[in-house]
Amino acid sequence: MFRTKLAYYLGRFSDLRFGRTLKLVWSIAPGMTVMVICLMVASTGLLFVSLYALKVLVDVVSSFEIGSAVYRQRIIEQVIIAGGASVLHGIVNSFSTYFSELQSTTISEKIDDRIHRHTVGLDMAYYENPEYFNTLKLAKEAGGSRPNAIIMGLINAMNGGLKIVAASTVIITIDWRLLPILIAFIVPMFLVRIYFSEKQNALRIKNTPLERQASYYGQLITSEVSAKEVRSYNLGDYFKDKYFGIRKKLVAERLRISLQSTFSEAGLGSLTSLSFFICIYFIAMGAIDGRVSSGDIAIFLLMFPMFFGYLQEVMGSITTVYTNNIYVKYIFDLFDLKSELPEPESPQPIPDVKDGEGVLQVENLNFKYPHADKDVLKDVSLVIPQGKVVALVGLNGSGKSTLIKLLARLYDPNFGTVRLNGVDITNFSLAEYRRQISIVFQDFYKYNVTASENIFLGDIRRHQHDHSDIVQAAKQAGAHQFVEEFESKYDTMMGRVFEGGHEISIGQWQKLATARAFYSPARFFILDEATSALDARSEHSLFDALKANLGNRGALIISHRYSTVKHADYIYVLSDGEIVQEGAPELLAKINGAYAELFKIDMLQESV
Ligand SMILES: Nc1ncnc2c1ncn2[C@@H]1O[C@H](COP(=O)(O)OP(=O)(O)OP(=O)(O)O)[C@@H](O)[C@H]1O
Repeated sequence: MFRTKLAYYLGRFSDLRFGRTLKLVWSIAPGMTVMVICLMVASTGLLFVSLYALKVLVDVVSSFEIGSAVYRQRIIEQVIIAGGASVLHGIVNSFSTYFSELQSTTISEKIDDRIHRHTVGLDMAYYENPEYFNTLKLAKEAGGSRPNAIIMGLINAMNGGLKIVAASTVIITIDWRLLPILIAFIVPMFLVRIYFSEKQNALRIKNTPLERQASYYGQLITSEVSAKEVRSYNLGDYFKDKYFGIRKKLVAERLRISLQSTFSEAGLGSLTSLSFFICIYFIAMGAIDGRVSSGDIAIFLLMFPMFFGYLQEVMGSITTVYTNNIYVKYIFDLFDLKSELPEPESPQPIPDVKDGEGVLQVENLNFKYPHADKDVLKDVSLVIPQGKVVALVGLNGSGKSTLIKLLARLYDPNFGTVRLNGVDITNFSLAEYRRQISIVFQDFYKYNVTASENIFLGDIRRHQHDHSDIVQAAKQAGAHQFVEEFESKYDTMMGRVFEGGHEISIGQWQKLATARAFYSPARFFILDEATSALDARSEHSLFDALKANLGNRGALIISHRYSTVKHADYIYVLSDGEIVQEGAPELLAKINGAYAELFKIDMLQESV
C-alpha cells in the first residue's frame, strides 16, 4: 500500500514541468535569477564559516593553557573570523531577500502580462466553454506567484541541501551514527506533508467550478451592474445564502483535510523530540569514552535545531515545488490554447476599389455555435454596398446578431464565405480586417473613462487624441451637446466607478458608443439596435447624420423599429436563420409578406 502511494507520488514528480518553467523564468529574468542564486550560496557559505569558527573557538577555550600568548592570538583570530563572517552573512542575507523579492515581482508581472496578452488573442469560441473559464481562473491565480515559487523552491532546496551537507559534515565529525538517526525520523514527515499537500490541491482543482459559482454569486451581490435589480427585487439575501452555502461547503472540506494533516504532524513531531534524545544518548556515551569534546557537545546543541530546520527547509521547498507545479500546469494549458480562427501566413492587403464599388458580401453562410446542436444561420446571402444603408430585420432569436459576429470575424462560418471587395476575408490579417468594420453592439460596453477616451477607443492607432475628429464623431452621433454641458467637457469621466465620474443615461451611453464607431476609419458601420435607447428626435438626427456622412462607406443597421428601417436603401428579412424576403422598403411595405407582418402595427399607426 505504502509502496503504491510512494510510486504514485514519485510518478507525479516525473510529471513536473521544470524544463518549461525554467525556460519561462529564464526568458523573463536571467540576470536576476543568477544573482539570487549567487547571493544565496554566498550567504550559506558565510554562515558555515562563522559556525565553524565558533566550534574551533569552543575547542580552543576548552584546551585552555594559562598565560599562552599563542592561545590568546588563536582566540582573537576565531572571534574575528566568526564575527566578520556573521556580519557579512547578515548583509548578504538582506540583499538576497531584496533581490528575491525583485525577481519574484518581475516574474509575476511579466507572466500576468503574458496571460492577458494570450487571453485577448483567443477567439470568442472559448467563451462558450466552461472548461476554458476553469483553466483561465486557475492560470490567473497561478500566474502571479507560482512559476517563481517553483524556481525559488528549487533554489531553496539546493541551498538547504548545501546547508545540510555542511551541517552533516559537522555532525559526522561528532558521531557518524547521528546522521542516519536524524534522517530516519524526518523523512516520514516529508512524505506525510506531500501527501496532504496533494490532497488539498486535488480538492482545490475539483472545486474550481464551485468556486467560480460562488464568486459569481459574490459578484451579483457586490457589482454595480447588478446593484439595481438586486435591490429592487430584494435578491441580496437570496444570493448571499447561495454564496455562503457554497463557501461553507468549500471551507468545511478544506478544514477537514487540515485537521487530518494536523493530527499526523503532531504524531510525527514527537518523533523529532525522540530523535534528539537518541542523539544525546550517543553523544553522552561518546563523552564518557572520551571521543566527544565539549566543543562537539556545544556545536551539536547549536546544530540540532539548525539541522532540523534545514531538513524542514528542503522538505518544505520540495513540497512547494510539487504543489506549485500542479497549478503551473494551468498556465501552460492556457498558453497552449490557440485561436481557432486561422490567420493567413502572408496576409493580403485590403483591396482598394473605385469609389462606390466597394462591397461587403455574404455568400451562402451556414453557422452553428460551438457546443450547440442546430444551425443558427442557413444559407444566408446578402450584400452591403459602400454608400448604402442596408437594414436587417427579424424576430428575436432569428440570427441577426449572430450574422454580425460572423461579419466581425469573431467566428468563422461552418460553410459559406464573407467577402470584402471580392476577396474572402480569411485572406486578410484579422486585425487589419476588423479595422474595416466598426460595430455598435446591442450589448455595447460602457467604459468608465473620459468622454473623449470613450470615442478615441474607436481608433487607438491614432497615436494622439485628435480632438477635432473626436468632436465631429460626437456631433454625428448626437453626443456633443450633452458632453459640452459638463464642466470639464470631453475630459469628464463617464460613469460612477471612479472619482469625479458622471453617470449618464443609457441613451447617452449609446450615443457615445455610436460616436466611437463613427471615429473609427472603418469602411463599414454595423449598428445592432444602436438606436434602441434613443428618443425619436435623436434617432432621426442620427440617421440624417449617418446618411449625410456615409460617403463611400457602407452601413448595416439592425432594428426592431419601423421608423429606423424604413429609411434604409435596402432591407433583408431574416426568419429562423434564413433570408425570407429582401428589397427596397417601400416595395416590401406593399407586399403582404414577412416584412409587412413584422411592422404591421407600426405601418397602420403611420397611415392614420
Ligand atoms: N453563444 C451562443 N451559443 C449558442 N447559441 C446561441 C448563442 N448566441 C445566440 N444563440 C442562439 O442563436 C440564435 C440567434 O441568436 P441571435 O442573438 O443571433 O438572435 P437575434 O436575431 O440577434 O435576436 P434579438 O433580436 O433578440 O437580438 C438564438 O436561438 C440564440 O438562442
